[in-house]
Amino acid sequence: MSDILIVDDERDIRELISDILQDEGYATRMAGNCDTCMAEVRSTPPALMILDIWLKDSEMDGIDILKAVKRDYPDIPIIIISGHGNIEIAVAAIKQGAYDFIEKPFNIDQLLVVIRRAMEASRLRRENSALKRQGGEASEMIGESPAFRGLISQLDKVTKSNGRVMLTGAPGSGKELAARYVHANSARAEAPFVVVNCAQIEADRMEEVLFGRETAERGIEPGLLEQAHGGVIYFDEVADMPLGTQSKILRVLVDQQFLRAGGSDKVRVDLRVISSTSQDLEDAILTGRFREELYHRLNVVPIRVPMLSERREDVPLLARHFIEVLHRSQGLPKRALSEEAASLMQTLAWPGNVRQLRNVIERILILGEGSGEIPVEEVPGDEERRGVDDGRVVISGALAMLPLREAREAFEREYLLTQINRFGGNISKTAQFVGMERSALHRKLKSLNVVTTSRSGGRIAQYDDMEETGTAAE
Ligand SMILES: Nc1ncnc2c1ncn2[C@@H]1O[C@H](COP(=O)(O)OP(=O)(O)OP(=O)(O)O)[C@@H](O)[C@H]1O
Repeated sequence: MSDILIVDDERDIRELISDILQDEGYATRMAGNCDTCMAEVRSTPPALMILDIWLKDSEMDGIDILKAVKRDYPDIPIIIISGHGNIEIAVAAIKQGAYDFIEKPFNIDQLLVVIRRAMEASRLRRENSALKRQGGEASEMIGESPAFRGLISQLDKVTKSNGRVMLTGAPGSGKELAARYVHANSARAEAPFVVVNCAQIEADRMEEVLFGRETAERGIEPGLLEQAHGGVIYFDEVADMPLGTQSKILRVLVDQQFLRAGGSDKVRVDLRVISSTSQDLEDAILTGRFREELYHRLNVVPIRVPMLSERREDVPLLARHFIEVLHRSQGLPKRALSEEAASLMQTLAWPGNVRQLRNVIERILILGEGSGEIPVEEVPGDEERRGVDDGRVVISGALAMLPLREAREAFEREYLLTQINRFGGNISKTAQFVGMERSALHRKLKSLNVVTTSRSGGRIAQYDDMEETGTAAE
């Protein structure tokens, strides 16, 4: 039964959406607050949910509802409606498992497209879940860019030791994969790799989940620390660990032993600890959310995982890798990626990093027409992000307020920075693409106050003082 649950505190909006969806042939239900919403979900799980992230007069906000539904009903696709400009909340929602988000004000066609995609993706996922269960996905790390090679060489150095590693980086950038890489290439490879999802385990259950428990009726129920014995325990989003649990973990790291809840015998475990965070832990320490001593214990070897926008050269490689992986694991069509589509993908912002790229590829393969090469038109990206529609450039507010000369310079600077980034800082390739002589491009960059640095591995920096930093170099 394909019914849709619409959760919005504004009656007019939920009724409007409901009417339109009914006209499109969907059955709908509505909820104006979190209690009604949870009661509806529990009585009959809907095929899809549309959820306003801001609910007034509700005990839980939209993100809490999202978490609760995803925890108990992970297969219900949830589309988030967020206010304009709430991109961070929307990204957080995607991270918590939302299928997609649309910003208010939205047009109804947009919403219908997203609903159709979500329904289709969910159907395919159900059909392919058996396949997925059998195979699992290869956890190969892909990349060739200088930033990526730098990461791999740091990871290779820590595989031989037992040192505690702290991986920092934006959501979806590949921190967990990096931790798995360290595990797989270490002497502990045959022992377990256990993930502790600090943001998703409820605070009052955290200790039982980590330390396990002992009761007369059920005997010993080992926690995650015990399950990881001999291998690696990975604390994902460690900043979200409750303060009380932080103290207990600190004690385990010092004593190398702990008690199960309700137990009296000390348990000894041999573990390697790898942690990750996408938040600024030093800031969390300053504001009292994270224990400094634990930070120093966990942060023996800090390694930063670069954002996808810092390694745009890897975008086509990753895109093709995901086409192959999704073909193998989910039976999606194995299509070639056109050069134009790959180039456009290299210029997009990717706030959700590699995970977002993977989702985009999955979406293209599910929705795309036929099995031929993926054309540029199938790459999603709203016109603002893409900037160009049928050869017309969209002028944003700020640019429109500048005199022509300054607007042209601003455009040239952004355009050239994007191109240089795409080509990994290689000026010759950039010059060839933009159709300029190499030396003319250098002069142009200099006049726009843009220099490229070799020190940062092909990344681009802007400097005010050209004399101090020298001339542009590849
Ligand atoms: N270099 C890479 N090569 C291939 N796949 C990658 C690479 N980096 C990340 N991925 C894939 O991208 C997705 C997100 O990666 P991962 O879960 O490791 O990110 P994360 O930084 O731990 O995210 P979060 O902070 O949200 O937990 C996964 O499907 C992962 O397999």
